[in-house]
Amino acid sequence: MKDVVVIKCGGSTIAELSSEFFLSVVKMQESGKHPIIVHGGGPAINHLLQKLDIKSEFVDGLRKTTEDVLDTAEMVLCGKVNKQVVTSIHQAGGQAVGLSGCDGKLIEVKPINEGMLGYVGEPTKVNTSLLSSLMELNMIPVIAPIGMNEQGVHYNVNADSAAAAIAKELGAEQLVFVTDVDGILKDGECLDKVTADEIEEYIADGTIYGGMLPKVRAALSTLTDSLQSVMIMNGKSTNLGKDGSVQGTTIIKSKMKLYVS
Ligand SMILES: Nc1ncnc2c1ncn2[C@@H]1O[C@H](COP(=O)(O)OP(=O)(O)O)[C@@H](O)[C@H]1O
Ligand SMILES: CC(=O)N[C@@H](CCC(=O)OP(=O)(O)O)C(=O)O
Repeated sequence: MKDVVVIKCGGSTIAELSSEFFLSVVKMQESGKHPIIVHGGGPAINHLLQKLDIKSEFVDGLRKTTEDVLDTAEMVLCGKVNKQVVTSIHQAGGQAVGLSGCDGKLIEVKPINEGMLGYVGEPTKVNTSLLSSLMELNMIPVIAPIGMNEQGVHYNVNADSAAAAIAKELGAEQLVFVTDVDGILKDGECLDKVTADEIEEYIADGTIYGGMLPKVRAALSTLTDSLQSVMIMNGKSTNLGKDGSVQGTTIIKSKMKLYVS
């Protein structure tokens, strides 16, 4: 779908996002685009897990999810964080509807590796007609990354992979990851453009690790002819919506392809 812009707001930066950021999302919609927000909430989940004395650990940027961890993640993501983002859009003058991947079977999932990760799912199907209907009503969908399988079992989904699946299935024009760093950093410098091959190299040599891993993997999985680049940018310095001149790292398939097309 043309004009769809999927904006993934990372839990690392969500509490810091300014009213100008949400205003820029509303302005983007007023200019004829269709923004969709997918949010994370890793630090807020960590905070509640700690309070409840529930242990959790990450494997390659994904949280091992037991039943207790899933309950906690679902409460934080679908309850607190989702409604905070919805409220911020309303305060900026827009209309938002908060959903989890379970509502309207928005994100169907399958387990990634139940033995190793527990209740962690990867998206297999997105209810794009639900999103299209909301966008036709001028609503901004705000999506929490909890998905469901065909049997109705809930799974914790990394928000980067949820955003990528939504962007891909909708044929979005743009996918932006808003996070707590300026982009992909190498030796302290923010890289302007990075190709798929370079990403593999940076994963192998340890330049890219932890929370950046699901982001780059999700970005690479969405690159198609209609979505030729994915942006990673800092939530603190965002100028989203201002003539498209955002700063950060642009992920592309290969340099050749960009010059040819
Ligand atoms: N090469 C890299 N460049 C920038 N950040 C990186 C890199 N490799 C790993 N990271 C880590 O990834 C983090 C962003 O991922 P994450 O904490 O999951 O954020 P979010 O909640 O926004 O998804 C950064 O704060 C940084 O610690
Ligand atoms: C499976 C998995 O890792 N799920 C994530 C979901 C939230 C998320 O992705 O939040 P960020 O944007 O802050 O990373 C988690 O439990 O932390």
